[in-house]
Amino acid sequence: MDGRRFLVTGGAGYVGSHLVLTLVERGAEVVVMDDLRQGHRGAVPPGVELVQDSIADRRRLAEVFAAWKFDAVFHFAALSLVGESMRDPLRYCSENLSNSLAVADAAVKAGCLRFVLSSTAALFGNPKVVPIPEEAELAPTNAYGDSKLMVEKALGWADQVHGLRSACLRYFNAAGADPQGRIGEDHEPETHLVPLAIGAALGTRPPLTVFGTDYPTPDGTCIRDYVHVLDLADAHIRVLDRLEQASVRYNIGNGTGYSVKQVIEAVERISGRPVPHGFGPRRAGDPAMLVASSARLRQETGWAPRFAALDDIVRTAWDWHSRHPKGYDDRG
Ligand SMILES: NC(=O)c1ccc[n+]([C@@H]2O[C@H](COP(=O)([O-])OP(=O)(O)OC[C@H]3O[C@@H](n4cnc5c(N)ncnc54)[C@H](O)[C@@H]3O)[C@@H](O)[C@H]2O)c1
Ligand SMILES: O=c1ccn([C@@H]2O[C@H](COP(=O)(O)OP(=O)(O)O[C@H]3O[C@H](CO)[C@@H](O)[C@H](O)[C@H]3O)[C@@H](O)[C@H]2O)c(=O)[nH]1
Repeated sequence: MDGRRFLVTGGAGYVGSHLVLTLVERGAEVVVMDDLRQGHRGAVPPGVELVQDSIADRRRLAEVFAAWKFDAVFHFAALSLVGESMRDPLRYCSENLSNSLAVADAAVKAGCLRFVLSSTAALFGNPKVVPIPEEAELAPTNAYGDSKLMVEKALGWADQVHGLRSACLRYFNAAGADPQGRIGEDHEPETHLVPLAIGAALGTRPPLTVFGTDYPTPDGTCIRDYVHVLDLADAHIRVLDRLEQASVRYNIGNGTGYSVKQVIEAVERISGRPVPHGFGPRRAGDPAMLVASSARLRQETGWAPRFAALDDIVRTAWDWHSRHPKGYDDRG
């Protein structure tokens, strides 16, 4: 990647920072634009320029695109919580759509015609076919998923009219951390299952509540496909070559589903500690089961996960959280 330069919006956040680290390790130059509402300065490697402003600021975006000539944009910055989106759907729809369009518009105006979107499994709602291929019906059960679907659709028009080639990467559940322990997952509030279960085991967080035990799954709890953040990062880099031919859409997961109870058991195995937990009602907007078919990504890009096993994913997360029980230093 030597000599190539990329803009990463949301690059101080959880998934974005793992891509930034990977890009830098492979010799690319990276500029991060992140207002740090969730991200951390400590997640951005030394030598990477951090523009600490909101992507909602179109003037600032234009300045950033004018100051550097980018080979592509990786767009992570978004509101991304299923539960929150069902309490504030209008904010999710408006902010995720308008901010993404602001980034895409600035890219088009600057002549940067390669765009990689952090999309989501939440596009598929309750799928009829599992594992879920790209052609599956798009029917989100929550406002967050629908906001990303709107962005995907708008990017289709931007390709047709402006030649903006986009890769919409539908991640399933991102989990894990850099195995060297340099960066990890640190949100406030934290809502994701793996860090909450680990926090409960460490005693740094309250006991976990399992949301719903009456889903149509073998043990009654929701099933998700957990994919390691570094495997996601690798997919981002691989799709760049595909973009030279056409816009693409890929589902990214390991193809294996684990229930909430199985994730709790994995954390107990890896940590050697119990995960204190109780049971509560379903969380609004949660589909019962999301498992990816990543066959197209594998065939077309040669992608293969390095951390396909749940225990391997959980181990990297456990290592980071047990060494950083308070998260990044900026948490005090
Ligand atoms: N974590 C997952 O399991 C998962 C799964 C599917 C898709 N995604 C998508 O991946 C992306 C990253 O998710 P994440 O889990 O790393 O979230 P995150 O909250 O850790 O990262 C998002 C980053 O964007 C920044 N940001 C948000 N709004 C901004 C704005 N207006 N201007 C500038 N910066 C802003 C935040 O400060 C944060 O650092 C999101 O688009 C999300 O929808 C995540
Ligand atoms: O305290 C908790 C937190 C979560 N869960 C359950 O654990 C599963 C995973 O939840 P979570 O870690 O919050 O992830 P999701 O809601 O599945 O959403 C993630 O994965 C989606 C793709 O599947 C992405 O689009 C989202 O951005 C990302 O937050 C779900 O069944 C939740 O109901 C609990 O039971 N208790």
